[in-house]
Amino acid sequence: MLPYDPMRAYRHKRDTAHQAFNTKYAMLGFISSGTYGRVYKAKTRDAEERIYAIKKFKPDKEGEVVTYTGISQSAIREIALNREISHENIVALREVVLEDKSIYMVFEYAEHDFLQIIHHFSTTVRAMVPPSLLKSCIHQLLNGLVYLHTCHIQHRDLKPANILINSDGVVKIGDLGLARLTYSPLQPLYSGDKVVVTIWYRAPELLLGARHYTKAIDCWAVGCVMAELISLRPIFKGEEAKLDHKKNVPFQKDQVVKIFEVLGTPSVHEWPGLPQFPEYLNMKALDNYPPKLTEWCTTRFRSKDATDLLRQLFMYNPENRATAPEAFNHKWFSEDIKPTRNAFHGLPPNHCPPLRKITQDEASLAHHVPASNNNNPAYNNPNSKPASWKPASGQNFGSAFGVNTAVTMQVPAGNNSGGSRKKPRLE
Ligand SMILES: Nc1ncnc2c1ncn2[C@@H]1O[C@H](COP(=O)(O)OP(=O)(O)OP(=O)(O)O)[C@@H](O)[C@H]1O
Repeated sequence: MLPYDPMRAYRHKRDTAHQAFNTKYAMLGFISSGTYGRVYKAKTRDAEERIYAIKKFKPDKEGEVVTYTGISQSAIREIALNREISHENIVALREVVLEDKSIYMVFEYAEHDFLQIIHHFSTTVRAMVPPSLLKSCIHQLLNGLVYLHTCHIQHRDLKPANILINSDGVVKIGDLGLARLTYSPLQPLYSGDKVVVTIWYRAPELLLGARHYTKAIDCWAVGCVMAELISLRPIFKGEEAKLDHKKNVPFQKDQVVKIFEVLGTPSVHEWPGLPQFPEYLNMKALDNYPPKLTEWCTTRFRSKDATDLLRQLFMYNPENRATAPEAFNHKWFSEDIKPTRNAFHGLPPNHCPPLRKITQDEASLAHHVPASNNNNPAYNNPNSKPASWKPASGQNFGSAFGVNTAVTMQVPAGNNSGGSRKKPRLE
Protein backbone atom coordinates (compact mmCIF):
# COMPACT_ATOMS: atom_id res chain seq x y z
CA MET A 1 0.00 0.00 0.00
CA LEU A 2 1.25 3.51 -0.81
CA PRO A 3 2.17 5.71 2.15
CA TYR A 4 -0.39 8.43 2.98
CA ASP A 5 0.20 11.47 0.79
CA PRO A 6 -1.85 14.50 1.91
CA MET A 7 -1.47 16.20 -1.49
CA ARG A 8 -2.74 13.12 -3.31
CA ALA A 9 -5.64 12.85 -0.87
CA TYR A 10 -6.47 16.52 -1.41
CA ARG A 11 -6.31 16.17 -5.20
CA HIS A 12 -8.54 13.09 -5.10
CA LYS A 13 -11.12 14.84 -2.92
CA ARG A 14 -10.95 17.93 -5.11
CA ASP A 15 -11.35 16.05 -8.37
CA THR A 16 -14.19 13.84 -7.21
CA ALA A 17 -16.03 16.85 -5.77
CA HIS A 18 -15.52 18.69 -9.05
CA GLN A 19 -16.84 15.75 -11.06
CA ALA A 20 -19.77 15.48 -8.69
CA PHE A 21 -20.53 19.15 -9.20
CA ASN A 22 -20.33 18.98 -12.97
CA THR A 23 -22.36 15.80 -13.20
CA LYS A 24 -24.99 17.39 -11.01
CA TYR A 25 -25.47 20.78 -12.71
CA ALA A 26 -25.50 22.00 -16.31
CA MET A 27 -25.03 25.74 -16.76
CA LEU A 28 -27.72 27.36 -18.90
CA GLY A 29 -26.30 30.88 -19.01
CA PHE A 30 -25.27 34.03 -17.23
CA ILE A 31 -27.83 36.13 -15.36
CA SER A 32 -26.12 39.11 -13.77
CA SER A 33 -23.05 40.56 -12.16
CA GLY A 34 -23.32 42.09 -8.72
CA THR A 35 -20.89 43.75 -6.34
CA TYR A 36 -19.72 40.46 -4.92
CA GLY A 37 -20.10 37.96 -7.69
CA ARG A 38 -21.73 36.63 -10.79
CA VAL A 39 -25.01 34.77 -10.97
CA TYR A 40 -25.72 31.94 -13.42
CA LYS A 41 -28.81 29.93 -14.27
CA ALA A 42 -28.24 26.17 -14.05
CA LYS A 43 -30.27 22.98 -14.13
CA THR A 44 -29.74 19.62 -12.51
CA ARG A 45 -28.74 16.84 -14.82
CA ASP A 46 -31.23 14.37 -13.34
CA ALA A 47 -34.65 13.62 -14.79
CA GLU A 48 -36.25 16.40 -12.75
CA GLU A 49 -34.15 19.10 -14.41
CA ARG A 50 -34.60 21.46 -11.49
CA ILE A 51 -33.56 25.02 -12.13
CA TYR A 52 -31.20 26.87 -9.77
CA ALA A 53 -29.38 30.18 -9.58
CA ILE A 54 -25.68 29.74 -8.85
CA LYS A 55 -23.78 32.66 -7.38
CA LYS A 56 -20.04 32.59 -7.92
CA PHE A 57 -18.22 34.89 -5.52
CA LYS A 58 -15.33 37.02 -6.62
CA PRO A 59 -12.09 36.28 -4.82
CA ASP A 60 -10.95 38.84 -2.26
CA LYS A 61 -9.14 41.80 -3.72
CA GLU A 62 -6.82 44.21 -1.98
CA GLY A 63 -6.18 47.27 -4.16
CA GLU A 64 -5.28 45.88 -7.56
CA VAL A 65 -3.84 42.68 -6.13
CA VAL A 66 -5.97 39.58 -5.79
CA THR A 67 -5.26 38.13 -2.38
CA TYR A 68 -6.40 34.62 -1.70
CA THR A 69 -6.47 35.20 2.01
CA GLY A 70 -9.60 33.14 2.36
CA ILE A 71 -13.30 33.51 1.88
CA SER A 72 -14.64 37.06 1.57
CA GLN A 73 -16.57 38.48 4.49
CA SER A 74 -19.65 38.94 2.34
CA ALA A 75 -19.59 35.28 1.28
CA ILE A 76 -19.12 34.04 4.84
CA ARG A 77 -21.93 36.22 6.06
CA GLU A 78 -24.31 35.20 3.28
CA ILE A 79 -23.53 31.51 3.73
CA ALA A 80 -23.67 31.59 7.53
CA LEU A 81 -26.96 33.43 7.68
CA ASN A 82 -28.58 31.47 4.86
CA ARG A 83 -27.74 28.17 6.53
CA GLU A 84 -29.63 29.17 9.64
CA ILE A 85 -32.83 30.45 8.12
CA SER A 86 -35.79 28.94 6.37
CA HIS A 87 -38.84 30.85 5.22
CA GLU A 88 -41.08 30.83 2.17
CA ASN A 89 -40.31 34.51 1.47
CA ILE A 90 -36.52 34.21 1.71
CA VAL A 91 -34.51 32.71 -1.16
CA ALA A 92 -33.48 29.20 -0.10
CA LEU A 93 -29.88 28.07 -0.28
CA ARG A 94 -29.58 24.49 -1.52
CA GLU A 95 -25.86 23.91 -1.17
CA VAL A 96 -22.48 25.59 -1.13
CA VAL A 97 -19.58 24.43 -3.25
CA LEU A 98 -16.08 25.50 -2.32
CA GLU A 99 -13.37 25.58 -4.93
CA ASP A 100 -9.92 26.61 -3.77
CA LYS A 101 -10.25 30.14 -5.15
CA SER A 102 -14.00 30.57 -5.47
CA ILE A 103 -17.24 29.83 -3.72
CA TYR A 104 -20.48 28.84 -5.41
CA MET A 105 -23.82 29.16 -3.70
CA VAL A 106 -26.69 27.19 -5.22
CA PHE A 107 -30.00 28.99 -4.65
CA GLU A 108 -33.57 28.20 -5.58
CA TYR A 109 -34.30 29.99 -8.83
CA ALA A 110 -36.61 32.98 -9.04
CA GLU A 111 -37.84 33.90 -12.50
CA HIS A 112 -38.54 37.56 -11.72
CA ASP A 113 -37.63 40.41 -9.40
CA PHE A 114 -39.28 43.70 -8.41
CA LEU A 115 -36.97 45.72 -10.67
CA GLN A 116 -38.08 43.67 -13.64
CA ILE A 117 -41.75 44.16 -12.67
CA ILE A 118 -41.22 47.93 -12.43
CA HIS A 119 -39.49 47.95 -15.80
CA HIS A 120 -42.20 45.80 -17.40
CA PHE A 121 -45.01 48.08 -16.22
CA SER A 122 -43.21 51.32 -17.10
CA THR A 123 -42.01 50.32 -20.57
CA THR A 124 -44.28 47.53 -21.91
CA VAL A 125 -47.62 47.68 -20.11
CA ARG A 126 -47.33 51.46 -19.66
CA ALA A 127 -49.72 51.42 -16.74
CA MET A 128 -49.54 51.33 -12.97
CA VAL A 129 -48.87 48.06 -11.16
CA PRO A 130 -52.39 46.70 -10.36
CA PRO A 131 -53.34 47.06 -6.67
CA SER A 132 -53.58 43.27 -6.15
CA LEU A 133 -50.01 42.73 -7.40
CA LEU A 134 -48.68 45.72 -5.45
CA LYS A 135 -50.35 44.64 -2.25
CA SER A 136 -49.31 40.98 -2.54
CA CYS A 137 -45.70 41.96 -3.30
CA ILE A 138 -45.44 44.28 -0.28
CA HIS A 139 -47.29 41.90 2.04
CA GLN A 140 -45.00 38.98 1.20
CA LEU A 141 -41.92 41.20 1.37
CA LEU A 142 -42.98 42.26 4.87
CA ASN A 143 -43.68 38.64 5.80
CA GLY A 144 -40.08 37.73 4.91
CA LEU A 145 -38.78 40.80 6.74
CA VAL A 146 -40.77 39.97 9.89
CA TYR A 147 -39.03 36.58 9.83
CA LEU A 148 -35.55 38.08 9.33
CA HIS A 149 -36.09 40.64 12.10
CA THR A 150 -37.44 37.95 14.43
CA CYS A 151 -34.18 36.09 13.79
CA HIS A 152 -32.35 39.36 14.69
CA ILE A 153 -31.12 39.76 11.12
CA GLN A 154 -30.97 43.18 9.44
CA HIS A 155 -30.97 42.85 5.66
CA ARG A 156 -29.42 46.31 5.06
CA ASP A 157 -29.66 46.23 1.27
CA LEU A 158 -33.33 45.91 0.38
CA LYS A 159 -33.93 47.26 -3.11
CA PRO A 160 -36.05 46.12 -6.07
CA ALA A 161 -33.21 44.09 -7.67
CA ASN A 162 -32.74 42.07 -4.48
CA ILE A 163 -36.40 41.20 -4.03
CA LEU A 164 -37.15 38.24 -6.23
CA ILE A 165 -40.41 36.58 -7.17
CA ASN A 166 -40.75 33.08 -8.57
CA SER A 167 -43.01 31.89 -11.38
CA ASP A 168 -45.65 30.88 -8.80
CA GLY A 169 -45.86 34.55 -7.75
CA VAL A 170 -44.12 33.99 -4.41
CA VAL A 171 -41.82 36.80 -3.21
CA LYS A 172 -38.30 35.79 -2.14
CA ILE A 173 -35.96 38.20 -0.38
CA GLY A 174 -32.48 37.63 -1.78
CA ASP A 175 -28.90 38.79 -1.36
CA LEU A 176 -28.07 38.50 2.32
CA GLY A 177 -24.51 39.52 1.48
CA LEU A 178 -24.83 42.67 3.58
CA ALA A 179 -27.16 41.25 6.20
CA ARG A 180 -25.92 41.02 9.76
CA LEU A 181 -27.08 39.95 13.17
CA THR A 182 -28.43 42.95 15.04
CA TYR A 183 -26.49 42.11 18.19
CA SER A 184 -23.08 41.86 16.53
CA PRO A 185 -20.77 44.88 16.84
CA LEU A 186 -21.79 47.74 14.60
CA GLN A 187 -19.72 48.46 11.54
CA PRO A 188 -19.95 51.48 9.29
CA LEU A 189 -21.80 50.89 6.05
CA TYR A 190 -18.59 51.20 4.09
CA SER A 191 -16.30 48.38 3.14
CA GLY A 192 -12.76 49.35 2.21
CA ASP A 193 -13.12 52.11 -0.33
CA LYS A 194 -16.55 51.03 -1.48
CA VAL A 195 -19.90 52.30 -0.30
CA VAL A 196 -22.00 49.21 -0.05
CA VAL A 197 -25.59 50.25 0.60
CA THR A 198 -27.61 51.58 -2.33
CA ILE A 199 -28.22 55.25 -1.64
CA TRP A 200 -31.80 55.62 -2.94
CA TYR A 201 -33.07 53.21 -0.27
CA ARG A 202 -30.88 54.54 2.55
CA ALA A 203 -32.68 55.68 5.72
CA PRO A 204 -32.28 59.31 6.91
CA GLU A 205 -30.47 58.28 10.11
CA LEU A 206 -27.74 56.68 7.96
CA LEU A 207 -27.56 59.74 5.71
CA LEU A 208 -27.12 61.90 8.81
CA GLY A 209 -24.16 59.80 9.91
CA ALA A 210 -25.70 57.45 12.50
CA ARG A 211 -23.47 54.61 13.61
CA HIS A 212 -26.09 52.98 15.81
CA TYR A 213 -28.74 52.11 13.32
CA THR A 214 -31.48 49.55 13.84
CA LYS A 215 -33.79 47.22 11.95
CA ALA A 216 -35.80 50.37 11.13
CA ILE A 217 -33.45 50.99 8.18
CA ASP A 218 -35.01 47.97 6.44
CA CYS A 219 -38.51 49.35 7.03
CA TRP A 220 -37.51 52.64 5.41
CA ALA A 221 -36.25 50.65 2.40
CA VAL A 222 -39.61 48.81 2.20
CA GLY A 223 -41.31 52.24 2.03
CA CYS A 224 -38.99 53.20 -0.86
CA VAL A 225 -39.69 49.92 -2.66
CA MET A 226 -43.47 50.31 -2.20
CA ALA A 227 -43.35 53.90 -3.52
CA GLU A 228 -41.28 52.73 -6.50
CA LEU A 229 -43.79 49.99 -7.33
CA ILE A 230 -46.49 52.68 -7.22
CA SER A 231 -44.79 55.39 -9.30
CA LEU A 232 -42.50 53.10 -11.34
CA ARG A 233 -39.45 55.22 -10.51
CA PRO A 234 -37.34 55.61 -7.36
CA ILE A 235 -39.08 58.03 -5.01
CA PHE A 236 -35.79 59.49 -3.69
CA LYS A 237 -33.45 59.34 -6.68
CA GLY A 238 -30.42 61.25 -5.37
CA GLU A 239 -26.96 61.60 -6.87
CA GLU A 240 -24.40 59.87 -4.71
CA ALA A 241 -21.48 62.01 -3.49
CA LYS A 242 -18.29 59.95 -3.75
CA LEU A 243 -15.64 59.51 -1.08
CA ASP A 244 -12.87 62.15 -1.31
CA HIS A 245 -9.21 61.24 -1.91
CA LYS A 246 -8.73 60.72 1.84
CA LYS A 247 -11.67 58.31 1.81
CA ASN A 248 -13.73 60.62 3.99
CA VAL A 249 -17.41 59.87 3.85
CA PRO A 250 -19.15 62.95 2.37
CA PHE A 251 -22.51 64.40 3.39
CA GLN A 252 -25.03 62.97 0.93
CA LYS A 253 -26.66 66.34 0.33
CA ASP A 254 -28.49 65.52 -2.89
CA GLN A 255 -30.05 62.36 -1.44
CA VAL A 256 -31.12 64.21 1.71
CA VAL A 257 -32.69 66.99 -0.37
CA LYS A 258 -34.59 64.44 -2.49
CA ILE A 259 -36.13 63.06 0.72
CA PHE A 260 -36.93 66.50 2.14
CA GLU A 261 -38.64 67.52 -1.11
CA VAL A 262 -41.28 64.84 -0.50
CA LEU A 263 -41.37 64.45 3.28
CA GLY A 264 -40.43 68.00 4.31
CA THR A 265 -37.57 69.01 6.59
CA PRO A 266 -37.59 66.96 9.82
CA SER A 267 -38.12 68.82 13.08
CA VAL A 268 -36.53 68.31 16.47
CA HIS A 269 -40.07 68.01 17.79
CA GLU A 270 -40.74 64.83 15.78
CA TRP A 271 -37.16 63.57 16.07
CA PRO A 272 -35.58 64.73 19.36
CA GLY A 273 -32.28 62.98 18.65
CA LEU A 274 -31.75 64.99 15.45
CA PRO A 275 -29.17 67.53 16.78
CA GLN A 276 -26.89 64.69 17.89
CA PHE A 277 -26.29 63.42 14.36
CA PRO A 278 -22.83 64.12 12.89
CA GLU A 279 -24.39 65.71 9.79
CA TYR A 280 -26.92 67.88 11.67
CA LEU A 281 -25.19 71.18 10.85
CA ASN A 282 -24.92 70.26 7.17
CA MET A 283 -28.61 69.43 7.25
CA LYS A 284 -29.49 72.73 8.96
CA ALA A 285 -27.73 74.60 6.18
CA LEU A 286 -30.27 73.27 3.66
CA ASP A 287 -33.46 75.14 2.70
CA ASN A 288 -36.66 74.39 4.58
CA TYR A 289 -39.02 72.09 2.72
CA PRO A 290 -42.76 71.63 3.44
CA PRO A 291 -44.14 68.06 3.70
CA LYS A 292 -45.68 66.80 0.44
CA LEU A 293 -46.22 63.08 0.98
CA THR A 294 -50.03 63.39 0.95
CA GLU A 295 -49.83 65.26 -2.36
CA TRP A 296 -47.38 62.66 -3.70
CA CYS A 297 -49.87 59.92 -2.83
CA THR A 298 -53.12 61.59 -3.94
CA THR A 299 -51.73 62.32 -7.40
CA ARG A 300 -51.02 58.61 -7.79
CA PHE A 301 -53.70 56.59 -5.95
CA ARG A 302 -56.78 56.94 -3.80
CA SER A 303 -56.24 54.52 -0.92
CA LYS A 304 -56.02 56.37 2.41
CA ASP A 305 -54.71 53.20 4.02
CA ALA A 306 -51.86 52.85 1.51
CA THR A 307 -50.97 56.50 2.18
CA ASP A 308 -50.98 55.79 5.90
CA LEU A 309 -48.70 52.75 5.52
CA LEU A 310 -46.22 54.79 3.47
CA ARG A 311 -46.34 57.54 6.10
CA GLN A 312 -45.59 55.02 8.86
CA LEU A 313 -42.67 53.53 6.92
CA PHE A 314 -41.31 57.03 6.20
CA MET A 315 -41.31 58.26 9.80
CA TYR A 316 -38.08 60.22 10.25
CA ASN A 317 -37.59 59.11 13.83
CA PRO A 318 -36.61 55.42 13.60
CA GLU A 319 -38.25 54.82 16.97
CA ASN A 320 -41.61 55.92 15.58
CA ARG A 321 -41.24 54.19 12.22
CA ALA A 322 -43.51 51.17 11.65
CA THR A 323 -41.75 47.94 12.57
CA ALA A 324 -41.97 45.01 10.14
CA PRO A 325 -44.77 43.28 12.17
CA GLU A 326 -46.69 46.57 12.49
CA ALA A 327 -46.45 47.17 8.75
CA PHE A 328 -47.36 43.53 7.99
CA ASN A 329 -50.52 43.88 10.10
CA HIS A 330 -51.44 47.27 8.63
CA LYS A 331 -55.13 47.77 7.78
CA TRP A 332 -54.31 48.37 4.09
CA PHE A 333 -53.84 44.60 3.76
CA SER A 334 -57.39 43.93 4.98
CA GLU A 335 -59.01 46.48 2.66
CA ASP A 336 -61.30 45.02 -0.05
CA ILE A 337 -58.46 43.91 -2.39
CA LYS A 338 -56.67 41.23 -0.38
CA PRO A 339 -53.08 40.11 -0.90
CA THR A 340 -52.73 36.65 -2.44
CA ARG A 341 -50.05 33.96 -2.10
CA ASN A 342 -49.64 34.01 -5.87
CA ALA A 343 -48.96 37.71 -6.47
CA PHE A 344 -49.74 37.25 -10.18
CA HIS A 345 -53.20 35.80 -9.42
CA GLY A 346 -55.90 37.16 -11.72
CA LEU A 347 -53.53 39.25 -13.87
CA PRO A 348 -54.11 39.37 -17.63
CA PRO A 349 -51.28 37.48 -19.41
CA ASN A 350 -49.65 40.65 -20.77
CA HIS A 351 -49.29 41.97 -17.21
CA CYS A 352 -47.10 39.03 -16.19
CA PRO A 353 -43.46 40.06 -16.45
CA PRO A 354 -41.28 38.30 -19.03
CA LEU A 355 -38.83 35.54 -18.18
CA ARG A 356 -35.49 36.52 -16.73
CA LYS A 357 -32.96 37.05 -19.50
CA ILE A 358 -29.86 34.96 -19.61
CA THR A 359 -26.92 35.26 -21.95
CA GLN A 360 -24.30 32.82 -23.01
CA ASP A 361 -21.70 35.46 -23.78
CA GLU A 362 -20.73 35.94 -20.18
CA ALA A 363 -20.98 32.25 -19.38
CA SER A 364 -18.65 31.37 -22.20
CA LEU A 365 -16.39 34.22 -21.09
CA ALA A 366 -16.19 32.67 -17.65
CA HIS A 367 -15.56 29.34 -19.39
CA HIS A 368 -12.38 30.68 -20.95
CA VAL A 369 -11.20 32.69 -17.96
CA PRO A 370 -9.64 30.71 -15.15
CA ALA A 371 -11.10 31.59 -11.75
CA SER A 372 -7.74 33.04 -10.77
CA ASN A 373 -7.75 35.57 -13.61
CA ASN A 374 -9.35 38.58 -12.04
CA ASN A 375 -7.99 41.03 -14.59
CA ASN A 376 -10.83 40.48 -16.95
CA PRO A 377 -12.71 43.81 -17.12
CA ALA A 378 -16.12 42.11 -17.42
CA TYR A 379 -15.36 40.22 -14.23
CA ASN A 380 -14.46 43.34 -12.34
CA ASN A 381 -17.29 45.53 -13.53
CA PRO A 382 -19.99 45.38 -10.86
CA ASN A 383 -22.41 47.02 -13.23
CA SER A 384 -21.97 44.62 -16.09
CA LYS A 385 -25.42 43.24 -16.83
CA PRO A 386 -26.62 40.82 -19.49
CA ALA A 387 -26.28 42.52 -22.85
CA SER A 388 -28.67 40.64 -25.03
CA TRP A 389 -31.01 37.69 -24.89
CA LYS A 390 -29.94 34.59 -26.71
CA PRO A 391 -31.88 31.35 -26.29
CA ALA A 392 -30.10 28.72 -24.25
CA SER A 393 -28.75 26.07 -26.58
CA GLY A 394 -28.46 23.46 -23.89
CA GLN A 395 -24.69 23.62 -24.26
CA ASN A 396 -22.84 22.48 -21.19
CA PHE A 397 -21.21 25.39 -19.44
CA GLY A 398 -20.33 23.26 -16.45
CA SER A 399 -16.68 23.99 -16.89
CA ALA A 400 -17.43 27.70 -16.55
CA PHE A 401 -16.87 26.85 -12.94
CA GLY A 402 -13.20 26.33 -13.63
CA VAL A 403 -11.36 23.48 -12.03
CA ASN A 404 -10.35 22.50 -8.55
CA THR A 405 -13.67 22.18 -6.86
CA ALA A 406 -12.63 21.05 -3.44
CA VAL A 407 -15.55 20.62 -1.13
CA THR A 408 -19.31 20.41 -1.43
CA MET A 409 -21.30 21.37 1.65
CA GLN A 410 -24.90 20.26 1.89
CA VAL A 411 -27.19 22.76 3.53
CA PRO A 412 -28.96 21.19 6.53
CA ALA A 413 -32.30 19.57 5.79
CA GLY A 414 -34.11 22.23 7.83
CA ASN A 415 -33.57 24.68 5.01
CA ASN A 416 -36.55 25.10 2.71
CA SER A 417 -34.38 24.58 -0.33
CA GLY A 418 -35.90 23.39 -3.54
CA GLY A 419 -35.92 24.63 -7.06
CA SER A 420 -38.83 25.99 -8.97
CA ARG A 421 -41.10 23.00 -9.48
CA LYS A 422 -42.16 24.33 -12.84
CA LYS A 423 -40.13 23.67 -15.91
CA PRO A 424 -38.74 26.92 -17.22
CA ARG A 425 -40.86 28.45 -19.94
CA LEU A 426 -38.31 28.94 -22.66
CA GLU A 427 -39.03 31.69 -25.13
N1 LIG B 1 -32.07 33.05 -6.76
C1 LIG B 1 -32.01 33.79 -7.86
N2 LIG B 1 -32.73 33.47 -8.94
C2 LIG B 1 -32.67 34.21 -10.06
N3 LIG B 1 -31.90 35.32 -10.20
C3 LIG B 1 -31.15 35.68 -9.16
C4 LIG B 1 -31.14 34.95 -7.94
N4 LIG B 1 -30.31 35.56 -7.07
C5 LIG B 1 -29.81 36.62 -7.73
N5 LIG B 1 -30.30 36.71 -8.98
C6 LIG B 1 -30.01 37.76 -9.98
O1 LIG B 1 -28.66 38.13 -9.87
C7 LIG B 1 -28.54 39.52 -9.47
C8 LIG B 1 -27.35 39.70 -8.54
O2 LIG B 1 -27.52 38.87 -7.40
P1 LIG B 1 -27.12 39.36 -5.93
O3 LIG B 1 -27.87 40.63 -5.64
O4 LIG B 1 -27.33 38.24 -4.99
O5 LIG B 1 -25.57 39.64 -6.10
P2 LIG B 1 -24.70 40.83 -5.55
O6 LIG B 1 -23.32 40.55 -6.02
O7 LIG B 1 -24.87 41.00 -4.08
O8 LIG B 1 -25.36 42.05 -6.34
P3 LIG B 1 -25.66 43.56 -5.94
O9 LIG B 1 -24.36 44.23 -5.79
O10 LIG B 1 -26.44 44.06 -7.15
O11 LIG B 1 -26.51 43.57 -4.68
C9 LIG B 1 -29.90 39.86 -8.86
O12 LIG B 1 -30.19 41.22 -8.99
C10 LIG B 1 -30.84 39.01 -9.70
O13 LIG B 1 -31.11 39.66 -10.93
